[in-house]
Amino acid sequence: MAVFRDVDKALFPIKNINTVVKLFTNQLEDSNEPDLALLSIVSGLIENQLTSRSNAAGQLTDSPESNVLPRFELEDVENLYKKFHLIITGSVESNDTKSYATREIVKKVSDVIWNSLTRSYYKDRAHLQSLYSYLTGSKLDCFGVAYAVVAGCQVLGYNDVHLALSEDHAWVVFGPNGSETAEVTWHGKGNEDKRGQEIGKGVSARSWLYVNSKPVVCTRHMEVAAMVSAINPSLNANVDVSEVALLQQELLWHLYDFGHLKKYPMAIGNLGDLEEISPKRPDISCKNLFDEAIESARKYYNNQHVYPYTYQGGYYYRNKMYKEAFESWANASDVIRGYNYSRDDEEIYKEFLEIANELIPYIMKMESSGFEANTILKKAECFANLLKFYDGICQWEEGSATPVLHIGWAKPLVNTISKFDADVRAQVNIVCDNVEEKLCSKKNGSIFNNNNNNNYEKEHASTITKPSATKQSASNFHPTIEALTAACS
Ligand SMILES: CC1(C)CN=C(N2CCN(c3ncnc4sc(C(F)(F)C(F)(F)F)cc34)CC2)S1
Repeated sequence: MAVFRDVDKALFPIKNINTVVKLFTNQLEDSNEPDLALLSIVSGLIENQLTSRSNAAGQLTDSPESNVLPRFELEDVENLYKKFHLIITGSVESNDTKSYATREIVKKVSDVIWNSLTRSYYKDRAHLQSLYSYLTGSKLDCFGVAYAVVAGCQVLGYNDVHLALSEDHAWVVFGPNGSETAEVTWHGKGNEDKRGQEIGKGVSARSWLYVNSKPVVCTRHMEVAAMVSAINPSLNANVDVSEVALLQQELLWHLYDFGHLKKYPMAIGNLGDLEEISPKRPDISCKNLFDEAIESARKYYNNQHVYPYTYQGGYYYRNKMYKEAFESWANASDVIRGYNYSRDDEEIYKEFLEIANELIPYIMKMESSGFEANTILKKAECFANLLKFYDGICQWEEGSATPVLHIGWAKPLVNTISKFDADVRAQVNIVCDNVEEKLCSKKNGSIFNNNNNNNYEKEHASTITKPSATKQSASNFHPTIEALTAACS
């Protein structure tokens, strides 16, 4: 039967956030594994109670300093905990022989979750990520299904089953050294789920969705970090419940302090976003965190993740540091250029579309309105990074079955380029060395120009240099970009 430890029971009824943090830290610091089901039920219970409409009347508390919450009773949590154990152990045999999970076991656990979900519901709704949502409403979002499968395998004693995360999809690894992979949830809209299958070996392996086989493979503690990252403090589209946001921030800091975010760039980025809104640590700024997320992606994932650069670019944009934002976005584009665009990559497509057609045009408008003394329109480095940004998107499209660019991109693009003075554009030295040779590397299967030694850090350590102040060399541009810049000069 479910083991609900006395040390955890003693913390109930939970009345404030500090007690929830204590429950998590007890679980995270104890020798044995943190209990994924318990923690997801508790965080889901708190999130759902505080963000449900009934609380819209702000019934929360009148004493925010103690972070007082409504009472959360042990019995509510224990009953849900036992229910999850019964659902899982009632349908799948436990791992009495302490062996590795098999594909059949993983698929069976995925089927138990999958077949117990409500027939049809709005999958993108908020607050559907936790086991609380699953156990009380039979609804989960795509991340929630993957997390529930891993939590179910933990209940059964298959401790080799772990969560694998790209930037827009989740699956599981299992077997010796996590050598096996399996889809366990759906992705996107209208796509047939591939549950039970190995992770993309075909063309999908070259799509951003599978990050060129460089997913974040979680430990138990990182699975707790994923669940904490998935906490959603939104009361509605415009308002967050501060107590839930504070709980998420406190838990992420605890995970950070214990090193559990080191290999998890998005979780570091999430913490950076929370710190920007409400700083808690004077010694570590949100900017530091965005930089750390990039360093983590470069060090552990061969710089094949885009989001660390868009976290950083978004920060610079919000803080009117436009030159730096252009550099972040150029770096984001440098990542995407090595992928082939596929229909599963809509999320990152929308990200680049917003940067190109909303954020950059807004910056150009701001910079060309007044008499900005220090305007980026006079900085060749900004123009070079802008071309690099567009060039990466063009190269992303090359060799892809699905087109990326369309006329809707061209107008803002030409508009933006033409805002830079001719003498500034002339400073960008477009060196077109053997473009053919460089580009072809994408087509020979090695979709990244690092000859597959897959070590971004070593490969780039010596070559990460800022373009010189005067001559900006931007070599091997996509012909489209070249033509456009030629047309402007
Ligand atoms: C720079 C941004 C536009 C701001 N927020 C971003 N997020 C918010 C947080 N986020 C995440 N933050 C932590 N972990 C994960 S795992 C994951 C996922 F793989 F898509 C999953 F699992 F399918 F949902 C997403 C995600 C997704 C990316 S990217």
